[in-house]
Amino acid sequence: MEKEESSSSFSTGKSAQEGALPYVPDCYVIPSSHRPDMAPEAAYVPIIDFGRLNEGREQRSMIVNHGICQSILGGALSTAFDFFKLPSEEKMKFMSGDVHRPVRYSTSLKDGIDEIQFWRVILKHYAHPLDHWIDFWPKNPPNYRENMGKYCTEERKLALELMSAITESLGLGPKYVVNKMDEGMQVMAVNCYPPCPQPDISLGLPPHSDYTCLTIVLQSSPGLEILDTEDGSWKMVPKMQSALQVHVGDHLEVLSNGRYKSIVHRAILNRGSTRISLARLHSLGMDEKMETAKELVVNHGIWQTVMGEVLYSAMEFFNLPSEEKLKFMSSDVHKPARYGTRLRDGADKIEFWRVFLKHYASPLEDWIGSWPKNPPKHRCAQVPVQRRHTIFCQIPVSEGTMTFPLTYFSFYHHKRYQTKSAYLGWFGHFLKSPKNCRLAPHSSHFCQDLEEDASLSYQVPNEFSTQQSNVGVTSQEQSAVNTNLNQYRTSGYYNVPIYPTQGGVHNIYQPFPYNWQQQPLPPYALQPHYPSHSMTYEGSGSGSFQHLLHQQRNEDNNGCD
Ligand SMILES: O=C(O)CCC(=O)C(=O)O
Ligand SMILES: [Fe+2]
Repeated sequence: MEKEESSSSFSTGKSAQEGALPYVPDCYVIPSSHRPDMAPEAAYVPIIDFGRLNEGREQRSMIVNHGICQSILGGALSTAFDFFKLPSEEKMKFMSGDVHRPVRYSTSLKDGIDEIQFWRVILKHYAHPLDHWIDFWPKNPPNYRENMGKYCTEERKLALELMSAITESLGLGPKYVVNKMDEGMQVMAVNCYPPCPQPDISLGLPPHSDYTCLTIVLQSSPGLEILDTEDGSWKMVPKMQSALQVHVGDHLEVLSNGRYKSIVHRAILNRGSTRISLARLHSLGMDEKMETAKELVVNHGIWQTVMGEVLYSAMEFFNLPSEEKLKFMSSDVHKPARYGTRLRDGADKIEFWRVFLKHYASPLEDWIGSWPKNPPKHRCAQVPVQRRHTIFCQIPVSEGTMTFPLTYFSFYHHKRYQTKSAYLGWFGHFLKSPKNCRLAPHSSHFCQDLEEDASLSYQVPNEFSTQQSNVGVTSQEQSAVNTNLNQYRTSGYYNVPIYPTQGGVHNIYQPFPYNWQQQPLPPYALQPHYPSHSMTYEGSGSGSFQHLLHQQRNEDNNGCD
């Protein structure tokens, strides 16, 4: 069949979007449950009047009155259009799969190895300090450097002012991170989405959140969608004349201890015209580590000794002889106390380096009788913790260490899922692993929608955060991971943001490539899972999102046969 192209048939320079193919090849086709709605609802996007900057805590917003004149905005967009109109040879001069290259032209997210391709062409370049990088930028079109340079200069001022106002709104003062950001490295992503013959079955950019403090987007026409976390639907960001779109990225979420949430977004396509977006990614320097502001970590009110007891008793449990632990082994997720190693016993294709004990925990009186009696401390150590209804999350993992994480996920009156108050105590026991074994992407979605004081939902026991020397990754390491594992943050179709919220450091950096099952990745401590499947996480197979995807594809195929 002439349409059976694999993703490798479409390397940069020969991609379907560059060649304006009149149909969408199979390898661009998104599984049906993830296809865009061609008439999406408009997103509610708060507008920041930069003249009257207030302390809004919005995840995404538009800025007006930002002081960048229309001619600078228009100039940057038009020079970007002109760049993509250049003959292939000219653009291909910048083609590279090396993310360290100061200027890079490419099409797929991970050149040549994506299972699904996206209908986008991209020119990415470093943009700060401008005088350091501008000479690497394209000379053609002749006004590229000047026009893009002007935009970058003005837009950067705006980003810093905005960040200043944000940290001020958090009570951290205006200079809290801008000094570091001033030395940070900023990337400009010039995205081009050519007209697509079947925009209903393909995407320009898969769902992702940005690994930034802020991303500022200038779009030539609508096409940017954001995930509405209330109802799980995608909403279209309206295009407002001269407005810039601001996204909170993962780094700001971490800095603010979850008070600002990074936004999941994607780019959809249209049949009629090329769409350009300029996305400027602002963050810290390459060797900086983003940490949660200590001022924003609320004291969780549980004594360190109590916490110590809890962890210690958990550790003792895992040290018990096998027979003792195996009493709790079960693949029945409804069992009130369960010991296991796999996410879905018997069904996982990839094993993860973890054993766990999970048990229901609230109302305590109902469940405590089903918990292990051994070690004897286990039951009583937890009581004060459970009584506080406190959520905290301690996630380890570093090479050659043995660590004892403890996570309480709260389902307390979770609105979306109509659950009754229920707590789940989770003692993951991460064994010494032969390779560096980090937590795979996941989100602590259970922390949302609490009736409790929302500020509790991101509490982290300070006393453990010091143990996390190897948790959190500097931009330098991040960038190395990028290279080795092909731009993980935007690499996978199911590239979900994670909100680990633990002891001050950002621990999100693990790749989650679309075709991760085929890749020689380091072992994950936890298998990736997707927020919207949170309640079925241990049940009905949602632990493996990839599995769902394959299932979906099989269903799709069956439908066709
Ligand atoms: O094209 C868009 O509007 C979104 C671009 C984007 O999300 C990105 O470059 O990270
Ligand atoms: Fe983005």
